[in-house]
Amino acid sequence: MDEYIIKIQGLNKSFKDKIALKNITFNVKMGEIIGIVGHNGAGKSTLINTMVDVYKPNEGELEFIFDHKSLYDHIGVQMQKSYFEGKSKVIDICKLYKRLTQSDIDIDALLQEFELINEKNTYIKHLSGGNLQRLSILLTLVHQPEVIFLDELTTGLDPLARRKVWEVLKEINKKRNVTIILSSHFLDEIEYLADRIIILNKGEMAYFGGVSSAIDKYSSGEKIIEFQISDERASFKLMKYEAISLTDGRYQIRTNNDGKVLKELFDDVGIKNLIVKAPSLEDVFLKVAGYRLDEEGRIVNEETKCISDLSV
Ligand SMILES: Nc1ncnc2c1ncn2[C@@H]1O[C@H](COP(=O)(O)OP(=O)(O)OP(=O)(O)O)[C@@H](O)[C@H]1O
Repeated sequence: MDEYIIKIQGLNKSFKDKIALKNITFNVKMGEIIGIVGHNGAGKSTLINTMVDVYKPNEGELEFIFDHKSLYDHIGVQMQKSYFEGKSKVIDICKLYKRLTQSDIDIDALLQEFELINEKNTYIKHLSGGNLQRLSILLTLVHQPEVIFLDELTTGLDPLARRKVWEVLKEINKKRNVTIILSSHFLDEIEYLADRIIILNKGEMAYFGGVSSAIDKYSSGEKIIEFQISDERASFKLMKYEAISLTDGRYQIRTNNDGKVLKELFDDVGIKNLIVKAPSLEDVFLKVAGYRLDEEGRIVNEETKCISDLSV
């Protein structure tokens, strides 16, 4: 039987008359990676802050497998921004955390694991963004917690640095069986890392479950056919397709009847560089949050028809 490390039931959180979280209910299994996604202001940080006792919920139950009074002995938290004294060296900060938490962890082994051993004597102010982020995750582990919370894991990092953070997290999750709860704006990150995801939409939990189940649930057998056309003069023949968009010279048609559409495209239009794929987590997210891509690939709010600057 699955052992739950955290159980959350009917959680509500408001700031004066602003409802930030509404009726949030989910469980976290031991050793799981849970990803929280949502548009700006959806409630991701509020959910994490409420789980780690920074905010008190207005209503609801929040139960940990361990005694709530010693919560901070069992959890590690990395908030959206980490500030460390720039004039300290990496090793000084690590030792300070070790002393403060009375941990017996082997700091060198931890630095090795995080590929930071060569930065041991580097001043914090000279660390790259990626290394600083890895250090801040490392520090959440010094007191050997069972659960770590990471808010906006890789915002501001370049693609390579992001990947390195992902690998470190996978590794510590596997090797140390640390349960990880993370929020992110990057759906590829969540798709890669998370066992289960929470999609927040305006403070409500629009979805909780596995990534592939989310895709199955919301795509209902839909396929995306992506292609270029051999002769642009034939483009008028594509006008009969409703769910079509054009981005960077590539057409996309969304359909529940890919066999029929593919035959038409081959027979009547003439296509090249074809890809047929299932919708991604990003497509699911847009659907759940009430957005779609217009024919030029821009994000449009279904309700207001406004083009959005929504960043996910
Ligand atoms: N301390 C606070 N006081 C008042 N309102 C707050 C506070 N913290 C959050 N809110 C409001 O609660 C809602 C949820 O905010 P939250 O920061 O949790 O969203 P988020 O999904 O983390 O957003 P982002 O992706 O922009 O960081 C927003 O409307 C926000 O303005």
